[in-house]
Amino acid sequence: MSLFARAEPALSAAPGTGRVPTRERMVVGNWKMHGSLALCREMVPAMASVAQPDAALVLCPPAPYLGEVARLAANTDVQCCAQNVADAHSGALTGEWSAGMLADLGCRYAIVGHSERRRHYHETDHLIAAKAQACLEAGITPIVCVGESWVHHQTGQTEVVLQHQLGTLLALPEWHRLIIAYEPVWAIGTGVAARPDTVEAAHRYIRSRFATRDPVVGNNMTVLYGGSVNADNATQLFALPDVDGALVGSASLQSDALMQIYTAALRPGAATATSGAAHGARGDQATE
Ligand SMILES: O=C(CO)COP(=O)(O)O
Repeated sequence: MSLFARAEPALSAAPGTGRVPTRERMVVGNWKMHGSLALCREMVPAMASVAQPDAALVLCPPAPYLGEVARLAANTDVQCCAQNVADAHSGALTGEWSAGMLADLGCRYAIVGHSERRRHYHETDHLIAAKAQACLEAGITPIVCVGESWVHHQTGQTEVVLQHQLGTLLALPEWHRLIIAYEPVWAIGTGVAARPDTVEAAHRYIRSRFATRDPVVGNNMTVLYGGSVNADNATQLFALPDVDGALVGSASLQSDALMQIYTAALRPGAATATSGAAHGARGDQATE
């Protein structure tokens, strides 16, 4: 391939292994484009002091800080995750980085298809699937974000949107190795999470889509919720039977809040899920 040619997307390679995934408790802190070297140096040791092998504690700093977070997290139970990744393994793609480079750093995960990338960088379902495939080929587990807009939510089209977003992913050779994060766009950054019954229904639907390919995978895959998760609502969300953990945005920038959310994930049966119209300012969202 010419040095200046675009590298081939990785969508077509690698047959599946047929392995059953292990359902994992996880709290993933997505810093988005926030933070600093100082925050990396404060956050990683703080999180390492509470992280345990039975629930993954994953930090997603901006790309320039991945090396520092990976270095600080080495030999701890804190894991490192990228917020984005290229759909190719190498090539003349200025400004991109590959899943293999993340693996080189010791990162275990990459977020793929966040709604902010779908919206601001026009990422399509096909590109997102190619990025996920590139991750899988490099030994990185993609955390693929799906979720509907407020309009789709209000008009009862959540499942239609999810079916569409999941369709390309289910065509991947190693579809069974994906982690899915359900992030309703309308709950992100609002300070008010989706109501527990809304979250549970979406997670159950996601599992059902995977179960059409293999019921065991549908049951054993890891499905995270994201959208205004905080120390006050985490226990309620984590008590839902089909929620395995959270993809946390703004609360992940404060070590105290992230520690409390992580601690809630360690006690999955501690709280009883409640739902109903009493919760949420819009009647669609969880109590803060
Ligand atoms: O987008 C999110 C995580 O990826 C959620 O962000 P907030 O927790 O700030 O709503």
